[in-house]
Amino acid sequence: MSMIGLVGKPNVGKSTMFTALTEKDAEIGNYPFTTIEPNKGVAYLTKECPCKELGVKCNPRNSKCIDGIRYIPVEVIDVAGLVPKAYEGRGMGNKFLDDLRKADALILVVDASGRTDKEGNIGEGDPIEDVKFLLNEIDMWIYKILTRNWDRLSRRAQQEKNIVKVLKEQLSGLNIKEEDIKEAIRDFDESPIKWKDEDLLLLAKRLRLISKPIIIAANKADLPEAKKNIERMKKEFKEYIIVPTSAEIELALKRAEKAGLIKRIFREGKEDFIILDESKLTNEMRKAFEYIKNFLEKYGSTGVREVLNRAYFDLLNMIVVYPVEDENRFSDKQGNVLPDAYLMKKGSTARDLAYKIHTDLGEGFIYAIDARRKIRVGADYELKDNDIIKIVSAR
Ligand SMILES: Nc1nc2c(ncn2[C@@H]2O[C@H](COP(=O)(O)OP(=O)(O)OP(=O)(O)O)[C@@H](O)[C@H]2O)c(=O)[nH]1
Repeated sequence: MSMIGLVGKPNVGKSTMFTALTEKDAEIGNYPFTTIEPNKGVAYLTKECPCKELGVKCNPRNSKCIDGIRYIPVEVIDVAGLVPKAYEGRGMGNKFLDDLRKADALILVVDASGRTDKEGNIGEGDPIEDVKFLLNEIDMWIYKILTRNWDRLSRRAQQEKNIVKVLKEQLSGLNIKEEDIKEAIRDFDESPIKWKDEDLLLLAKRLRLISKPIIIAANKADLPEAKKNIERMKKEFKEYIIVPTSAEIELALKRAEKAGLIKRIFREGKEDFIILDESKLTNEMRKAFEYIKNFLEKYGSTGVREVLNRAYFDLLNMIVVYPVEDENRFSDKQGNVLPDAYLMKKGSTARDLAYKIHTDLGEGFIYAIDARRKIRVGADYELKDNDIIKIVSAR
């Protein structure tokens, strides 16, 4: 399963965000994937399920469908202990680094209200500085991996005349492709022994951009100071996706729904809720719901579902594809309609899908059928978002 990491300095609402993302919805109920470690959990991407458009009733197996919305599980890891100089092993540094390594992408959580200082204490802070600090911390972590035994390594690369191979080995935990390493060192001196420290720092930064895509959650967006800070952040970090979030409101809504107090409504990217029984509310609750309504009117949603969805669909460029075995009934052999939702990288082909389902299917690939249009497509057919595909294989 794909994994996304939450990073942020203390007190920005990271734990609240983690709980809001991973606590089970009232309707999701028990799911085979439960918490593996205390800082890991399962969250759900949400996307319109093709069952609605096709007018069929689906029987999902690897995901869930509620009211025509597909809930696709992904793993979330709370990367704890990001304090200044974590890369040097300060705080929970090493555990942090190990968790970081596993994540395909990161949600960088900052306190957009600016009410927490550099070390995470209540006080005055600036979310712009926090983003810079967090990015630098990750760069330094990569720099540290990159430069381990650098003298020996650069000499070896020089002798073997193959710096790309040497770098790929050195960075193996980060899963960086050779062509990406080549691109990152395109304007560097041919002799790695001549690379200066600032070159290595620049390389670390470029490798971070390639291997750890980052989306920013501007959390505590419900606090009054957040608005102007979010505008400043959007100006400062134009190349990043910034999503205003209120983890606290998301968690409150989730729990209120679980308790049967409200019903949440999601429509065209906007969310709202209705109170099911006014008589059950205390005055305090009434006030809290008013605060929440106000926030939703301003921002459209709590941003928590959105930040996760955008991390996968916009940042990691994933699409969702539904493999089936019966192209007329859109089902597997047992008759389950639209049983599985697969996350695939945009640009993946029908053959890639076959391999993802099973190596045998990939190796014996003959052709595929686009089940919506009922036409044959070849191995190189580029999958589209929401495609329903039957693979025909010799094995
Ligand atoms: N107003 C507001 N407060 C929030 C929000 N999210 C979290 N908080 C509050 O911020 C404080 C810190 O939240 P945590 O989730 O514990 O923060 P953390 O980043 O996990 O902190 P550590 O556990 O120390 O790493 C708590 O009092 C939360 O209730 C939010 O979206 N809005």
